[in-house]
Amino acid sequence: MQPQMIDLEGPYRLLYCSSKGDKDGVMQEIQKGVSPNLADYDKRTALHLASCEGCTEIVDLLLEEGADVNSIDRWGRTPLSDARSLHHEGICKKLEARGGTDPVELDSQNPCYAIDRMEVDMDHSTLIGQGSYGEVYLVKWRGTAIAAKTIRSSIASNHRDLSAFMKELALWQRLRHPNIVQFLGVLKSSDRLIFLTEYLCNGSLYDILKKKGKLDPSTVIAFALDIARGMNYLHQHKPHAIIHRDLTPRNVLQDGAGHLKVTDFGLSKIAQEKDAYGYKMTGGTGSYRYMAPEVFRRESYGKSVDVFSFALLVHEMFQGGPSNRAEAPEEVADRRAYEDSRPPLSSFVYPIAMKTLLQECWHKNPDYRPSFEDIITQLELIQESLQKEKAMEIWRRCVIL
Ligand SMILES: Nc1ncnc2c1ncn2[C@@H]1O[C@H](COP(=O)(O)OP(=O)(O)OP(=O)(O)O)[C@@H](O)[C@H]1O
Repeated sequence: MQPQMIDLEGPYRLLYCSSKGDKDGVMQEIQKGVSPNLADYDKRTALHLASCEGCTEIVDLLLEEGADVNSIDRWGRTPLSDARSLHHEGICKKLEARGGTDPVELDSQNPCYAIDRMEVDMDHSTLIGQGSYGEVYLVKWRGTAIAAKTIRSSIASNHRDLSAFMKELALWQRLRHPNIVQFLGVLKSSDRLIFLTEYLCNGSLYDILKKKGKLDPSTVIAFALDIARGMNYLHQHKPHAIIHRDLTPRNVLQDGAGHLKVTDFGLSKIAQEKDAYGYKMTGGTGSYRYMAPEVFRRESYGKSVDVFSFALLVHEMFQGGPSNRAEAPEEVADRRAYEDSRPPLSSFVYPIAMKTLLQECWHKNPDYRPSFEDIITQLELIQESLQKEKAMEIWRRCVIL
């Protein structure tokens, strides 16, 4: 089954006509009773689209019809942010006159910490990885090994992508937690966009599983606790929760002391907790193999999409890799979304309480999935009972000897 397409004959015609500057079409839809604040799955309203496309007449019409001048899309942008990025000065003035604000501009007034180019030895860098945004290098900054992430010029040269990216970095720079990779700053006066984070010398969870295969239960629980603590910090972020949206083994790194940290907030966005409808995003966002069913089906979603991905990560740690390896990731996501397919849980491998926890975490109803706070409590109990079992085993052996 394919994700649903938007029906241009339905109320979404308002959005289509607004983006095309079709005044008659917009009027017809509004007269039919379609709300001027109707939004698509990216929370983009007719006013966002008209402002973006420079359709002044449609902007006037929508404002007269009561469109919310400060509606926020899933990238945290208002219609004014769009009009500004595309230099539609006349529309900017109209939106400002109606009280329009631009959170992207406000954020850029609080820019990322800039690190002087001279302080970073990029000439003696070592390539350590390649992601969808660009290459990652090991470099020295003031004598300390750190990671330098370069951003592909196709992203860095696109005004809209760049400002969305800088917004993400500005958010990341405010985060501080032992299980979150520390953002250090952006490289000043660089011809490319490069940002710096702490360096984690043991690579990603993906690398660890590839090298070691399945992990023993006590290591899995310790790793799961690290990830859950980092994720709980993100989900409890104020004033808005941060949803990671792309929690995968590649986005979990291990430090020299053996602890795991969550990274790569390129896809995470601030969740509007008050929004009764939750967020909506395209099925193409995030990695299919770890994608929650509601995301694949392009439905509203919330923080629990990360809980679903977390369960699959924990399952992989027990198994030494993903289940359904031979199947294409998109097919796996499709079967999870439309046939409720889930990886098998053999009772020989999983402690009973762990099995129950995983089943809750990948529950088809997002409301039944536990919060990371609850997950931490459960994992601590499982860890305690595993430690007791181990101690009993040692004691038994001593008695026999
Ligand atoms: N801070 C870091 N310390 C050490 N290695 C890192 C660091 N950041 C990234 N890496 C390495 O570089 C690789 C690429 O990282 P990057 O975050 O760019 O992409 P990814 O997470 O693998 O994929 P995607 O961009 O699709 O999420 C990682 O898999 C990891 O091995």
